[in-house]
Order: sequence, then C-alpha cells, then structure tokens
Amino acid sequence: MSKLRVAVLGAKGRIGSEAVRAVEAADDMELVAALGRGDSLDALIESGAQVAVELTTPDSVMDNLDHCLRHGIHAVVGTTGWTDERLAHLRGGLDASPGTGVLIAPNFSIGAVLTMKFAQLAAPYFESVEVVELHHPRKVDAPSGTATRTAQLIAAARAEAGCAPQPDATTTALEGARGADVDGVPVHSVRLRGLLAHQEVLLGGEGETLTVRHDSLHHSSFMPGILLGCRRVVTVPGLTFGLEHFLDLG
Ligand SMILES: NC(=O)C1=CN([C@@H]2O[C@H](COP(=O)(O)OP(=O)(O)OC[C@H]3O[C@@H](n4cnc5c(N)ncnc54)[C@H](O)[C@@H]3O)[C@@H](O)[C@H]2O)C=CC1
Ligand SMILES: O=C(O)C1=N[C@H](C(=O)O)C[C@H](O)C1
Repeated sequence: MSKLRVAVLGAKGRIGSEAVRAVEAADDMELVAALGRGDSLDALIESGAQVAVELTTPDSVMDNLDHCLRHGIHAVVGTTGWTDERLAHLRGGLDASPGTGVLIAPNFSIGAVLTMKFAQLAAPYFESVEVVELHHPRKVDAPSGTATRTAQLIAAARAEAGCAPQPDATTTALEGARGADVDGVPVHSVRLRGLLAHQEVLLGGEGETLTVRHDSLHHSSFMPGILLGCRRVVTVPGLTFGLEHFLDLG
C-alpha cells in the first residue's frame, strides 16, 4: 500500500519538530517536506504532499492554508488564532476547492479533548464555571486556543440548558483581574517557566466544586492526534473543527 505523503509547516518549532519525528516514525506515512519560516511554499507542490500539517504561528497560518487549498492539499491545523472572520475566509477557500479536507484541532491530545467534553457535560449542572489555562512563557497568544474552545463549548451547553448568567458581585476590579470574557465564561491565562500546556475547568455549585484538570507534560502528547488527523482528513472533505469528530467518543 502506498504511504501517505505528509509535509510539516513550522518544522523547526516546538511542536513542529516533534511532528517531523512522529511522521518519520509512522509506517504508513512518508515525510516529503519539512518547511520553516522563509521557505518557499512551492516545495509543497514539488514534494507531492497530500497533507500539510500546519504548526506555525497565527500570523502565517492563513497564507499557508490559502496556498494548500489552491493546490488541493489537505491540511491538519494545530496553529491557534481562529476567529469567526478567519473561519469564514477558510470556508470560502474550501468551497472553491471541493474534495479538500481541513482539520483544525484546538488541541491534539486525547486528554485535552476529553477535558472539553467533560466540561461541556458538567457545565449546565453548576452555577459557576471558570477556565484557567497555564502555559510556557514563550507562547504568543492568550487565551490559548484550547481554553477559548472550552469556554465556547461551556457557554453553548449552558445556553442550550437555559442556565442563568453566572453569579458575580464584582463592581470594581483592576483591568484583567476577572480574566477574559469568552461568551460569558471567565478565562484566566498563566505564563510560567517550567510549564508546557495545562488547563483547569473550575465548576461551583451550592456546597460543592468540581475541578477538571489536564496536563500536557511533553509535546509527544499531541502526536497520536496529529497522525490520526492526517489519516482521516484525506477522507473527509470540508472543514472539521475539533479532533473529537475523528474519535469515537460515544
Ligand atoms: N493544537 C495543538 O494541540 C497544539 C497547538 N500548538 C500551536 O501550534 C503553534 C506553534 O506552536 P509552537 O511550536 O510552540 O511555536 P514555535 O514558535 O516554537 O514554532 C512555530 C514555528 O513556525 C515557524 N513559522 C512561522 N511562520 C512560518 C511559515 N510561514 N512557514 C513555515 N514555518 C513558519 C516559526 O519560525 C517557528 O519555527 C501555536 O499556535 C501553538 O499554540 C502547539 C501545541 C499543541
Ligand atoms: O502553544 C502551545 O504550547 C499550545 N497551544 C495550543 C493552545 O493554544 O491551546 C494547544 C496546547 O495548549 C499547547
């Protein structure tokens, strides 16, 4: 059976360099290109890549994806910075490239995907929910893509269940003290030397609290999700948002 031809964009970065090793080690894949900032995207076409794994920066991802879609190359995207406007632009590119698939995964680790599921499930049963994400200090964006997605899922679950707004008597606060407001859910970002990628969802009700915590301790935690994404994205045209859609979570 022929191997899946995979390229990695952002190949010298923290997660990109790990992805290069993971693709090289996968029996069913061939690493055909490993591109860094400044490398010509023509190499993607010349390499015959079927899938591009996009692990660059929020300022590069859109141009890279535009290029992939123009050439019918499927994409597995871990890069953060997604807004409604960016998603609308991407959908336009996909409409013009029928048959091409793009997976955007706010988080490739199974534990983080489950954290989001658990938080979504629990959120309607508690009066208060806040998200705390903790990352290494070289991260350029805040809140994390995972925390933003988690808060959006929580807010949607609470809206669907008809939950009242969260109790909060704050009338004066130093700017930022209550975190960022993502669809009504406070999200707090910590940047700390020694950490990699961590998240807590704090839920509070009458006389009880529940904490759902996930820790990525090494970039290897993201690799099974990236490889799964490459295998599946070539079979699912259009936009898939969230790795959970490629997992059988029941
Ligand atoms: N979805 C997930 O599970 C994960 C997502 N991430 C996200 O992946 C992105 C990268 O994270 P890190 O590796 O920590 O950052 P990093 O800064 O270590 O790596 C990014 C790399 O991309 C390169 N780059 C920038 N523009 C480029 C371009 N146009 N073409 C090719 N390479 C380019 C940079 O030179 C750098 O080497 C971030 O948005 C981060 O949030 C990181 C870990 C897990
Ligand atoms: O920058 C990182 O490191 C990570 N970025 C992603 C995010 O913003 O959610 C995924 C994970 O948290 C690691």
